[in-house]
Amino acid sequence: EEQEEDILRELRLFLRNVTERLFLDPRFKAFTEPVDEDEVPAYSAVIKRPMDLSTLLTNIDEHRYGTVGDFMADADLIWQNALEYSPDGDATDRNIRHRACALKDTVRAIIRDELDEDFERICEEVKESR
Ligand SMILES: O=C(C1CCC1)N1C[C@@H]2C[C@H]3C[C@@H](O)[C@@H](O)[C@]2(C1)O3
Repeated sequence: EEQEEDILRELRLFLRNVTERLFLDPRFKAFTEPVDEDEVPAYSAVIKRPMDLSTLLTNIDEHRYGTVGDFMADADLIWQNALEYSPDGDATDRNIRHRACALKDTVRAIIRDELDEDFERICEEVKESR
């Protein structure tokens, strides 16, 4: 239905806007591309569901998110994976965890401030109807 496609188009525009703002934030530079397998060969043995900001954008463009909640599940993987893979007390790991926590809090603050809960409810109803 046309109205449903209008809702999904508005969802993609909102999710792209959020993701692009994260992409531009210097604190989150390490999260912009997938962790390089060649640089970190052990990574895929530890992290089963890698995620990064560029992959979020590709997923949006491929219509993979029907609700903001579906998007949030993938966005959460980015900081969850970082906390899991870099748990140590050394400066490098602590720095990554600070940025992972900043990413978590920033995404949640944007969603709380800018997502209309009625809009998300309509997205969920469109998703259930399919
Ligand atoms: O988790 C990540 C990225 C940072 C947030 C995503 N990496 C895993 C490696 C561990 C740590 C130090 C370097 O070995 C560097 O290659 C990585 C990249 O950071």
